[in-house]
Amino acid sequence: MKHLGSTRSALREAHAVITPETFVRTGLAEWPGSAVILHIAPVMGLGARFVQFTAEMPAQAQARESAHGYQRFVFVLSGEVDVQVEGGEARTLRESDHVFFPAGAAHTLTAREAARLAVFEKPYEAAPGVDAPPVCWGNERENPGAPFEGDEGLIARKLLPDDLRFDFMMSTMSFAPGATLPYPEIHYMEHGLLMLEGEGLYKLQEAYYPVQNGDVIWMGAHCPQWYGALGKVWSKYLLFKDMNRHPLTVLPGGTR
Ligand SMILES: NC(=O)N[C@H](N)C(=O)O
Repeated sequence: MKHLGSTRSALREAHAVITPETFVRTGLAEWPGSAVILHIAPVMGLGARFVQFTAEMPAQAQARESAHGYQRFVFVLSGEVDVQVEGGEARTLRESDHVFFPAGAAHTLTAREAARLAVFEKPYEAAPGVDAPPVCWGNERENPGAPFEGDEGLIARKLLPDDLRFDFMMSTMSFAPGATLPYPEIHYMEHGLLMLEGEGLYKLQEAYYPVQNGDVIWMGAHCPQWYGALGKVWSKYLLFKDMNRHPLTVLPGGTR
């Protein structure tokens, strides 16, 4: 029997849950030959101020920086990618490696073999007296992280330096079976989330959603949010959060 259009995906005024059965592949000029699944973007009309997509690169495909010079964070989900920063470092990235390119940093990404990348882009918001951030490299699995608010069953790993040069943070949150966020959070920062491992229950505004590996969530400013891990194994998600800039510079509709 057909699925009769049923899906776990849901779009509400302050959040969106986007699950793999609804993913549609498209192209982007900066990613010739790759399939792009654009999960979160201002065109959703819900107030998102960044872009989150999955890039599926066949072997040898090449991508370049965004035409508008947006900051870009890349996390390797699978495969191998050669990264060349123009006039800077070259490295090969594998699963769980990540790289941050500051606004305007010209670079190429070349797939050594078929690769899947989680990509986040945002216009940089400069702040008076604050230096621009540098290119940053890392590996999530080598990052020891720290218990979140003292809970040994909830490990937060910051994937970028935690300082004012950055106008967003990327992190992973790992939950032992049964672990939960300590309280329902409400904050002015928004989130883009990709479930990397396991399963759990996300509460967003008044609704509860079962979520699992591969699901994407957008949480708008002030969206009430809480998560509990349900499966028998640890669950983990990758999380974007805008940071360190005055909220009055964030205008409705995504302009600053
Ligand atoms: N939904 C979340 O996991 N939020 C994080 N705890 C955070 O904003 O820090």
